Amino acid sequence: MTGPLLDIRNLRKAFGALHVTDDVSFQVMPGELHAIIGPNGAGKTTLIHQLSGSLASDGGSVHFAGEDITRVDMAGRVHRGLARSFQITSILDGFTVLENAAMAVQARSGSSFRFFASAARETALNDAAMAALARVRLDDRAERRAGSLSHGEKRQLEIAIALATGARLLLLDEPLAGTGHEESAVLVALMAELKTTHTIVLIEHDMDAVFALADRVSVLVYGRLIATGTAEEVRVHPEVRTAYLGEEEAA
Ligand SMILES: Nc1ncnc2c1ncn2[C@@H]1O[C@H](COP(=O)(O)OP(=O)(O)OP(=O)(O)O)[C@@H](O)[C@H]1O
Repeated sequence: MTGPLLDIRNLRKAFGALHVTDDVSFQVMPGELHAIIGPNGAGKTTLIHQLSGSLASDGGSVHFAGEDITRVDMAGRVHRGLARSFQITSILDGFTVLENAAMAVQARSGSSFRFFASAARETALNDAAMAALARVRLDDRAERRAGSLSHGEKRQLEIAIALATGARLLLLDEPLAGTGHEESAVLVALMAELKTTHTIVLIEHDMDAVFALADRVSVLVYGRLIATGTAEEVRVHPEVRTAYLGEEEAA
């Protein structure tokens, strides 16, 4: 595939008079890690909701792998290979780490395991779930209750759940939020490794992580994309420096 994997054109969303997504257009190429940064309230989370399909847009279009998915719901987008890392709140604490991942595999496969006898079905589900856990280095925690994981491990499990849905493109919404220094180093290394096989849209406040990981960065301010470019291009962009990084840094 030579075109963009994700093609966002003139996307809009308003809450009353507030234009939270204001004519946003950008493309994510296959294999790219595209970060979206912006100050608090810039509209990053709203944009991720629009991309994942959990929030309908007022206008514009979203194409995935060449297909117009603007009106496809969240389940349909997951089925096509576009998944948001599920929030910690959606992790089922009372179930094991493996069971949490296996449920995501089952959601992806729908009825495709129905021809297996139940024991074989369980093995197939668990093998796929274990592969996702190994990618995020949680395979040694598989039998632990999800509720007993540390905060950083729960963020790893969120990513495993998105992987277990069979996603080609991962939407990661602030994976480093609330993590300590060591946890965040583990997650950054994990994302660097995931980049080799997956296209990623990353929303993140940690600029060191963004500049280390991103192939390109888009900067959102008051719902408008004011710049898209490499980390270096964005870092020296005059409008970005004043609007986002702060006057003192621009001086
Ligand atoms: N459902 C809603 N109804 C009304 N206003 C909303 C709604 N959701 C978000 N907003 C407003 O839209 C703006 C953008 O919010 P959003 O959460 O998308 O920003 P953000 O860039 O993700 O912020 P942060 O970095 O703080 O998470 C904010 O002013 C917010 O108050």
